[in-house]
Amino acid sequence: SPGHSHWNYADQMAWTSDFHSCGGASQSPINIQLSETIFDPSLRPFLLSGFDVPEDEKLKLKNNGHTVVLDLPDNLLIHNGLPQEYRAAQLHFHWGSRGAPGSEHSVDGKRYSGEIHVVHYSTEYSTIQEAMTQPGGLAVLGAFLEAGSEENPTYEHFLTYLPQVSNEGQDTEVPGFNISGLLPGRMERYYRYNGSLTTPPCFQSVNWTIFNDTIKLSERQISMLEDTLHRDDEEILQLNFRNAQHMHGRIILANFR
Ligand SMILES: NS(=O)(=O)c1c(F)c(F)c(SCCc2ccc(C(=O)O)cc2)c(F)c1NC1CCCCCCC1
Ligand SMILES: [Zn+2]
Repeated sequence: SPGHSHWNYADQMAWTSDFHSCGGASQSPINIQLSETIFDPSLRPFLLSGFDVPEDEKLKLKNNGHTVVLDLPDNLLIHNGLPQEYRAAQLHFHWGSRGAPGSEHSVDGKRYSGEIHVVHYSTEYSTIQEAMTQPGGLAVLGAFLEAGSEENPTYEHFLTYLPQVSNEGQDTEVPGFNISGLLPGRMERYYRYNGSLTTPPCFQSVNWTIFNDTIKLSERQISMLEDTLHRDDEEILQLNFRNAQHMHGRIILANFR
């Protein structure tokens, strides 16, 4: 998208000069300080529908120079865990480099190896472009990636296609699979706060959910994410996370003690 791609993660302070929302008081990501979270038992588990995409449906996987994005069909819906119904648009990742973690959110100062974001927009709007300018227009489900002892078979569904999108601007087709398998096994426990896109234009329209349970990938799978993708200038695409932003008095809810 024009004008959005000249920024970079090395000079995040410069974002605000071109994208004023980036200097706002409800920015993301944040550090989740557990002592500051407030218990809210009214936050219910999510109901996902349409997430098991048949394999004859092809999904576009694209390297846009800042992350790798999997476009989602328009029949994936979530509700219950949110005040209204939201439609999935795309999912993408943030990661580090060999030996350096790259999640965007952190918990009591701990940064994880990586983070998945499943981006949704309210079904009150017909397009994400319209929704992303409205408060509560977007809902992003975030979960942490950690290295474990086992291969994650669901992640293998798209990791094997990363070499085909190793350069900025490249895209390829991935057969459909069960997208909910990219999220933690248990999704009942989560944190909730109001924030923003973590990339320019940084619109403050995101209802954030960060799951308590993490996603386990093998070391090899984490390394695939860290070592395969490049930006236009042949630079390797790594450490694509924004620094933690100030809370400015915002509260973080947790639906579990
Ligand atoms: N964490 S996040 O959700 O804020 C986020 C990032 F941190 C991101 F870094 C990104 S990628 C950067 C924005 C971008 C650049 C180019 C293109 C393209 O050429 O198609 C598309 C997008 C990225 F795409 C997103 N999510 C997008 C934000 C862009 C505008 C709304 C579209 C869906 C959400
Ligand atoms: Zn993101």
